[in-house]
Amino acid sequence: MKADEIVTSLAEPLREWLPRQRWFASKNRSIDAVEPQASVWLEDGDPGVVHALVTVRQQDIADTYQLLIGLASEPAEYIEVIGNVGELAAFDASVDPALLAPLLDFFAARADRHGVVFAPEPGTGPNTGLKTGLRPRSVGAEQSNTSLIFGDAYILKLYRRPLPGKQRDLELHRLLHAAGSPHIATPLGSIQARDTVLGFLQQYLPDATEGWAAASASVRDLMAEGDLHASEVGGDFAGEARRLGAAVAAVHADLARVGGSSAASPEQVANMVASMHARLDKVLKQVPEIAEHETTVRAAFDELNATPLVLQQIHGDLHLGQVLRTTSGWVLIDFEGEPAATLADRSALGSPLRDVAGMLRSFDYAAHHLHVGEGDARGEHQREVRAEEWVERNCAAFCEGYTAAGGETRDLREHHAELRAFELDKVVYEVGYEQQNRPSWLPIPLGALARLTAN
Ligand SMILES: Nc1ncnc2c1ncn2[C@@H]1O[C@H](COP(=O)(O)OP(=O)(O)O)[C@@H](O)[C@H]1O
Ligand SMILES: O=P(O)(O)O[C@H]1O[C@H](CO)[C@@H](O[C@H]2O[C@H](CO)[C@@H](O)[C@H](O)[C@H]2O)[C@H](O)[C@H]1O
Repeated sequence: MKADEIVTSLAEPLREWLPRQRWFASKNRSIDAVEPQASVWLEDGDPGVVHALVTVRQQDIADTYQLLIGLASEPAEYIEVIGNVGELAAFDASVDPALLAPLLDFFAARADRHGVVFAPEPGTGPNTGLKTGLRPRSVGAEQSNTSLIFGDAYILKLYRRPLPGKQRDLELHRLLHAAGSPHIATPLGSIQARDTVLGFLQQYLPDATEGWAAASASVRDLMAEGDLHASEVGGDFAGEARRLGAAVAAVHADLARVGGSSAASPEQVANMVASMHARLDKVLKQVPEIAEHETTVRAAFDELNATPLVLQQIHGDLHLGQVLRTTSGWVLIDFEGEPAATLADRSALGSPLRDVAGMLRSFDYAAHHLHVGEGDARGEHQREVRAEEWVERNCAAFCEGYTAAGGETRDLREHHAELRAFELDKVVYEVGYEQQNRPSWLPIPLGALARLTAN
């Protein structure tokens, strides 16, 4: 059977299955149609794998999604079947990673599977040490994309909503690699179909801990003993927060050096402020209860018009889940930008303060997520006081580390109003994000919105 016919026959069951996937973007709108764009057999047989790009139509929007469809007459019992195609059951191949083992070998062979091209980065390949035959496993956590780890050597990210044109994640990794940055995982290859990047192969850092996990452990430690301050408990995170600030400053400096930086024109600032207002307009419709803060938030956005901003390449969606602590230091991952942003917004240069604000917001999340679901989402008084102390201590340490490593041009003490505007913009984004993806976590950004607008 042709790959296209398989995907066409799955169009109906996919309408029901897609919105239940973590990586599916517009869960609030119903799906009108799923149409195959291009489908190829990656591996023929039973079991086999079909690679598909499909157009998902939802009222006025149409997005392209990447699917890897496993097909087997006898799928393992734990596998959720999307639908049946003749004798074969169809399912998401990433839940049976062994099926995707050949993907790594395709890189080594520089394979072209009916237009899906596996391209090692220059200097990587069979003669330069790309290992083959490694067993893949899926990254456990639910993510915006689907990642496979091969042995303890490589991680392959498959972009679920690929867009034509330059892929920021790949491009910025290349830029930082060329700059010799120690704060990224080495880029090793990409999967492309025509002008669209579908996947990104990178060095896997087996000894790494996610910043989110490390920060959460520190908060948990603090909560265990309500009488002690953050500076007095063993799991104090401030040293790490300071080093993280220094690493982010170094990445910003490298991005500015190799990618350039310039003072924002009044028009550029006006556009940035306009997109903050537009985001607020959108989220106000989604979560009308934030209307009580609207005037204060809009005034904070407008303050940006009066401040000089420097624009350059930035991370674009920085939070503790996007940084890994290895034995040698902090590494930044996932330079895709905000998953909800348009391609134009993602590729626009930004203020490094946006990244700083993202990280400050993440310290707030790390301190408060442990209370979510306890009735009063802010937790009982003592824990709340401790959580706030933790946030203050770690935000201050992060900013000190950033300022000390960044030199005069990156002294955060001089940018209070701008940071507040970027933090508020991020909070507004988070309100929309949580309402759509994790409604039980909505109290976290709502609490922050109340606090940030109170002073
Ligand atoms: N180079 C790496 N080494 C080790 N783990 C990694 C690496 N890159 C990503 N990870 C792990 O995989 C997870 C998903 O990666 P990420 O790039 O954030 O994907 P997504 O775009 O789906 O959010 C990360 O949270 C991290 O735990
Ligand atoms: O990692 P992604 O690119 O998918 O980023 C999106 O999802 C994040 C959640 O996983 C979200 O981050 C928010 O939750 C984090 C804790 O899970 C917290 O540390 C961040 O501060 C908070 O913004 C991110 O905003 C979103 O773009």
